[in-house]
Amino acid sequence: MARSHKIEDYRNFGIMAHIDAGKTTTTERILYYSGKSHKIGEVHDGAATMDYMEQEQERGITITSAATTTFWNGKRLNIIDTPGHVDFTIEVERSLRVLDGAVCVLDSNQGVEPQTETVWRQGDKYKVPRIVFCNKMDKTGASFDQCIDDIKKRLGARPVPIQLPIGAESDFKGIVDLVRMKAVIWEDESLGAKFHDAEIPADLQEKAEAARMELIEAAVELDEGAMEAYLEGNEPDEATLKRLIREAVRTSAWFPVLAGSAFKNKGVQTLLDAVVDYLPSPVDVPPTKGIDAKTEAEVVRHSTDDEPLAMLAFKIIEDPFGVLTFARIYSGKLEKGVTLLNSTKEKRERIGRMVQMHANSREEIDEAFAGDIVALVGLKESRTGDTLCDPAHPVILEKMEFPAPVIEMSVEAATKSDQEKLTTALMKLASEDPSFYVSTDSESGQTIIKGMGELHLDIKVDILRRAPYNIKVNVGAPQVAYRETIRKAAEIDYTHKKQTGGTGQFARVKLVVEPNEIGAGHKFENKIIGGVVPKEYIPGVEKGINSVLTSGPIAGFPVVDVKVALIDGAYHEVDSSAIAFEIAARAALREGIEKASPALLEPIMKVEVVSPEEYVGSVIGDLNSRRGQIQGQDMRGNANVITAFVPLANMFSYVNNLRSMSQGRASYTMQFDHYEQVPAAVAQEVQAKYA
Ligand SMILES: Nc1nc2c(ncn2[C@@H]2O[C@H](COP(=O)(O)OP(=O)(O)OP(=O)(O)O)[C@@H](O)[C@H]2O)c(=O)[nH]1
Repeated sequence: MARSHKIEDYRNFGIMAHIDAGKTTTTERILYYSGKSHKIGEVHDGAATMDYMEQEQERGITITSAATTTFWNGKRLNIIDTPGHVDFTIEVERSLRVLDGAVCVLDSNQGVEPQTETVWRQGDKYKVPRIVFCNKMDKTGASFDQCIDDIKKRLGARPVPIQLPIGAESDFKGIVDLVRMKAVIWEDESLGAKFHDAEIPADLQEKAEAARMELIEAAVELDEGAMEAYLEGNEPDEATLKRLIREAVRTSAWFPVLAGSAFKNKGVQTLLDAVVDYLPSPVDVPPTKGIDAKTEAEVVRHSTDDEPLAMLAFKIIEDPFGVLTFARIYSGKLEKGVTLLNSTKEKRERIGRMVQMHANSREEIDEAFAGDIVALVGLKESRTGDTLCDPAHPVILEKMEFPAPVIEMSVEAATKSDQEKLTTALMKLASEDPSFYVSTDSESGQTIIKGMGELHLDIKVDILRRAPYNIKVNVGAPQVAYRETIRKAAEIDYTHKKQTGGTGQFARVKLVVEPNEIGAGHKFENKIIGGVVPKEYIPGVEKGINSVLTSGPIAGFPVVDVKVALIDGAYHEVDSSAIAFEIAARAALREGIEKASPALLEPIMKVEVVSPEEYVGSVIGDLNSRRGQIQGQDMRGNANVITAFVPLANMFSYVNNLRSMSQGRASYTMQFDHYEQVPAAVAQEVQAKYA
């Protein structure tokens, strides 16, 4: 079977927006008008097709991304839904990695909102070609001009209207298409399915002409020939103008702006036309880079079926049909039944069934091609960010970066009977979300979950409490992962002796402890010469040492970067045992660490704050007050980027502080950088809290 659409006719795009700008409603309408969705599911009814998790419907925010395939004007559209919440920027980045372009939806009543700014900056980072859709033109207070102004001022980007709204608020009727210089009016009774061309209303004529002039001037700037012709009095024809707008989008030279009201069913078809006309196809964007999994040489993969298969898994969801792995094919063809290499994990994976998702149906497919987004059913080893490829041509596509988790807390099932269910559920959640981690505290045996923020963990706990899991869980307070180490060497000679009734216990060990290189972990060495401690007792010594290292003397955190050597000892023919040596080693090492000036270490985060100029002073002042060390300050677009090292302990609730400090306009990312010794005064506080 051949492909149904040429790769040039693909549009893999996302819809990005601030919460509530209307991303879900717009997606719904797109699916409706492009014929694959048969009923309009209103968000406020909780029936939207893309919002398939019960929880999302209740919260009204889209947490997970889904990919849906639909068709328009002979093109194949794959819509990748991107979430808008700040704690889920990882999901946004993940989606941005696999799409070729995006529609940025604004609420025309609100203009550029804080989260619009955040996702826009992420779009800049990944160089995503974008068009802007000013939605909610029907809302009281809607202002297209204000949106244009906001894009300039808040985003430092250059907006160029390619449409003007006709009317506003309850009077909003349609748009002026500045490319064709025609009005387009929607017929309310048809639920927006019917619309027709009309003459531009007289009161808009002048404004439309000025806007068209601006559009043409912005367009011809991109092409010398068109510019020369224009200067000689020849305006570009429609095809040329469209080509130039497309070029502007591809290079982010400027951003075309459209208007509409998804909710009132206006402007959606013209938005789809713009997606087709202006967003890039897979062959319009730079080829994908990767490394050869054998030679580690850099390779590029072009968007064609003729190169070996390479695809990237970008989303895993669990649904009633099983595990679905969403992947984008960058090059090559995929056939059902083949065995692929997961080059990231070095594991083979058989492709059993695969499906393509439509608005409210799924289509079983046997083949998929370069540019496609497919959902693979029942993969076992693959996780988000993994590359799946032709085993004969192993390649690892650019890896996605996941920031280190910043927060952790304990969870436990309220009832014993739920404990096992909890463990299984947590494993599942961790496999679906690479920024969510689960581990067990070796000391307390508690289950610890780690993630990107309090809301992130809250939502996981919420999922556990709901169907299908229905687990009653108790959670602890969020906390930082400290470590302990030593600063100098020490030697200890310790004898464990006990005589109670029959057999006694005897073991003597002499240990040397000293700091190991930073990051080298801990190391045990048996340096005994001759048989002063018989071999069979050594595992006991090692066990004793390991148990001390899991819980340090300062506040019970793991002890790292320590070398321990057993240099001497003694035993007794009758009274010695592995247990006696374990006890001796434990006591010896405890004493040794106390003598070796123990120190508390804390994780230091590299924090990057992106802030409008007016808040930079307060942002820096605040970072200083958090024991932060400012590393630098740069410009990105019209925003300031401040980098600093800040102890994680002082970064809790930072999201909220930053939001209120900047009226929600600054955003930040942070990732673990290194561990550093905690200042004495702070160490005392930590000790008081945990010991
Ligand atoms: N008046 C008006 N309301 C709209 C329009 N589009 C969406 N809404 C409403 O705005 C609210 C939010 O819309 P959604 O589509 O859920 O927005 P979203 O951006 O997907 O929201 P998140 O998923 O939370 O990020 C809903 O109550 C919609 O009915 C519009 O064009 N006009």
